[in-house]
Amino acid sequence: SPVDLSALFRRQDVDTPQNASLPNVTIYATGGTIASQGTSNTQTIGYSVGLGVQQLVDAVPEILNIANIDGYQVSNVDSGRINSTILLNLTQLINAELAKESVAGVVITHGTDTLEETAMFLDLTINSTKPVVIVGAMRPATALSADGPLNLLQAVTLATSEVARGRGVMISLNDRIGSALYTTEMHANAPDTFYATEQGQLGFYINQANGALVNASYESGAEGIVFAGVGAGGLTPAYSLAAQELYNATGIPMVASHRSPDGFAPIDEDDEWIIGSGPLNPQKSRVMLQLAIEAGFGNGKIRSLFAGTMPDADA
Ligand SMILES: NC(=O)C[C@H](N)C(=O)O
Repeated sequence: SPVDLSALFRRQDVDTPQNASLPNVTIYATGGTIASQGTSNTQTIGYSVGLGVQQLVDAVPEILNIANIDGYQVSNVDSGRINSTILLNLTQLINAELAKESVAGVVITHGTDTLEETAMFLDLTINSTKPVVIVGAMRPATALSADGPLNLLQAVTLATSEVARGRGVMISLNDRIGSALYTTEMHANAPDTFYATEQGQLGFYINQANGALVNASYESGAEGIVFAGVGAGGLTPAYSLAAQELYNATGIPMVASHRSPDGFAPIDEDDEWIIGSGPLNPQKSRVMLQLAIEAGFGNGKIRSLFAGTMPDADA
């Protein structure tokens, strides 16, 4: 069923005691498993989103020993339903909030399915050095050993930390803190799922694919294309030919990313038509390319943008 937009963007102040000696953290709740309930404490699939930001905070009273909490209910949906309207609203709200001197940092509660895309989007659109922490859970709030409450406590703690400043958007789950740029969801179900690993696969098998999808995506309105390439962003010969022909005809930006979670797709200045994604995986590359196209960047500027993500870019 469609997202109920009437429920979005209403401010739902969290009613908590204020302590002048504590930092102020604002929580933006968007939905996901962290805000979900099942019908029994053993149910770990098939649950539904339903808890509001006040209930998330009420479940962890210890949070109030760490920070004063203000809360916004931005949406309450499975993260597969997070759309551009929600994202734009979220980033505008957060930028305005972080501009207030009184606010130490912010936390976003989010479903894990598209958490990394939202983290990437926020990383590229939030203009502040204050901590921005995105957090989710793999088990619903009603489950035995629900992971949401501790994850939320840790995220709020991180949002108050001086050493968390200037690190871009951070993904915080299961005792780990990761960067929005490198962290990816590795497991569809297990609580231990977000990693920025250092090693890729030993290898993989892939069928030859034809290039028909390249033209189909352009014909259906794509203004840029990201390839989940093999190895370091390699395309099969058929894909490469189709993509280059489309580039010659249209000039739309083409980004070659890599299927393996780690590693780099090289960014070759001499390569006219294809832009390597550097360390960014396909989903993060998509968000970066989308924002660059929206900002009116030409292909040269897009190439520099991706080049800037290389770890030695400032060296
Ligand atoms: N663990 C989760 O949060 C999964 C959920 N389906 C979501 O992304 O909204």
